Amino acid sequence: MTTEPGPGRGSDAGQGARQDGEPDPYGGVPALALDGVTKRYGAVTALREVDLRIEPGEIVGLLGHNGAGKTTLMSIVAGLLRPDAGSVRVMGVNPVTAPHAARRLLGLAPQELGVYPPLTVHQNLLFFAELAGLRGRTAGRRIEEIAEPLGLTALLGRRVAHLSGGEQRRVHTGMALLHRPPLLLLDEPTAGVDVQTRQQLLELVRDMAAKGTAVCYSTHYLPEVEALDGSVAIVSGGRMVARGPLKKLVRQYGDSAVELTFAGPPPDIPLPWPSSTDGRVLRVAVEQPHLAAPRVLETLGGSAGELVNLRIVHPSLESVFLRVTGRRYDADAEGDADA
Ligand SMILES: Nc1ncnc2c1ncn2[C@@H]1O[C@H](COP(=O)(O)OP(=O)(O)OP(=O)(O)O)[C@@H](O)[C@H]1O
Repeated sequence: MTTEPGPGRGSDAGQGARQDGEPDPYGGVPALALDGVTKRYGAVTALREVDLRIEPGEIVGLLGHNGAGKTTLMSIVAGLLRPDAGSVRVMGVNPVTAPHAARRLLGLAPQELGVYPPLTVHQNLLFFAELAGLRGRTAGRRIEEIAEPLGLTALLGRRVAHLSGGEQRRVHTGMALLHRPPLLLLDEPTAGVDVQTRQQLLELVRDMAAKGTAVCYSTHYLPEVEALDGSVAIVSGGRMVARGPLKKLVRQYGDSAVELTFAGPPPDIPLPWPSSTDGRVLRVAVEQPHLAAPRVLETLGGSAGELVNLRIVHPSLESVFLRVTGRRYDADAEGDADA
C-alpha cells in the first residue's frame, strides 16, 4: 500500500531547521537522500525502491515491524551494505563510492552493543574518538562533552563489564556522537533500557536536533516517536508506506475505533460498523468510540463472556501505523505476526 504524502520531499518532510539560530554550514544539502533504493538478500527483497530525505535538524522516527527493513536501510546509509539499485547520499556524499568520507559525516549506533567490556568507559570512548580522527585534548574535550548529557561523567573510570545494560547502551550511543556528525543513525537506542535512561536519550536527541543534527531514529516504541514530536517514516515489507510530520499523518490517517480483545479468535457477529480482526483483537471503526462502545458491547450477546479487554482508540500514531501497514504495531510482541 502506498500512501501520500510520499517519501518526504518538500517542506512537509519535517521540521528540518536549526532551532539555535546558527547558519546551516552545509548550505541546504539534505543530510540524507535515498532515491529508489532496493536491497535483496538472495530471494528476500529487504528494501523496494525506498525514497527518504532527512533535512538538517530533522528527527525522523523510523518505524516498522520486525523484518520491515529498518536495519538494512541504516546499514546501507552507513556504507556497510551496498544497495542493488538506487542512490544514497549523506550530506551529498555517496557512501558506496566514498565510504570513508561518508562515515565521517554520520554517527551510527547499531542495534547490537559495540562496547569493549574489559576497557573502561573512558577507554572505550577514546578508542572511538581516535577512530574518528580525534586526538589529544580535542578527543578529551569531546568525551567530556558527550559524557555529561549521557550521565556517564561519574562512570568514566569504570570498566564497561561492570556497568548495567542501560549504562552500556549509553556508552554505545555516546560513541556515535563523539565526532559531532551532521547525521545520526540510532537503531533502537532504547532497547532494554529503563525509563530514566530512555528520557535521557530522548532529551539528548532533541538537543542535538535543535543544534542542527539530522537524526534517523529506529524504534518499536511509538510513544518515543510521539515524545520526539518530529516526523515519521513507516516501512512495511521493505516499502516506505508513509512519510511526513507526525501531526500531519495523524490528521490524515488517524482513525478512531473500539478494540475488543477476546480469549480466543473473535466471534463472527454481524456489526453495523466496518470491522477487522487481527489475532484475538476485533477492531470496530467508529467515529466517536467513547459514545459507540456501549452499543458495540450490546451486539456481542453471548460472546461477551469471551471478552478480556476493551480499548478506546483515538487518532494517534498507533492508528496511523495500523492503517498504512494493515497490522497493529504491537502485533510482533504478541507473537501473532502472521495473523
Ligand atoms: N543477512 C541477511 N541475509 C538474508 N536475509 C536477511 C539478512 N538480513 C536481513 N534479512 C532479511 O531482510 C528483511 C529485513 O530485515 P531487517 O533486519 O532490515 O529488518 P528490521 O526492520 O531491522 O527488523 P527488526 O525490527 O527485527 O530489527 C527481513 O526479511 C530479514 O529476514
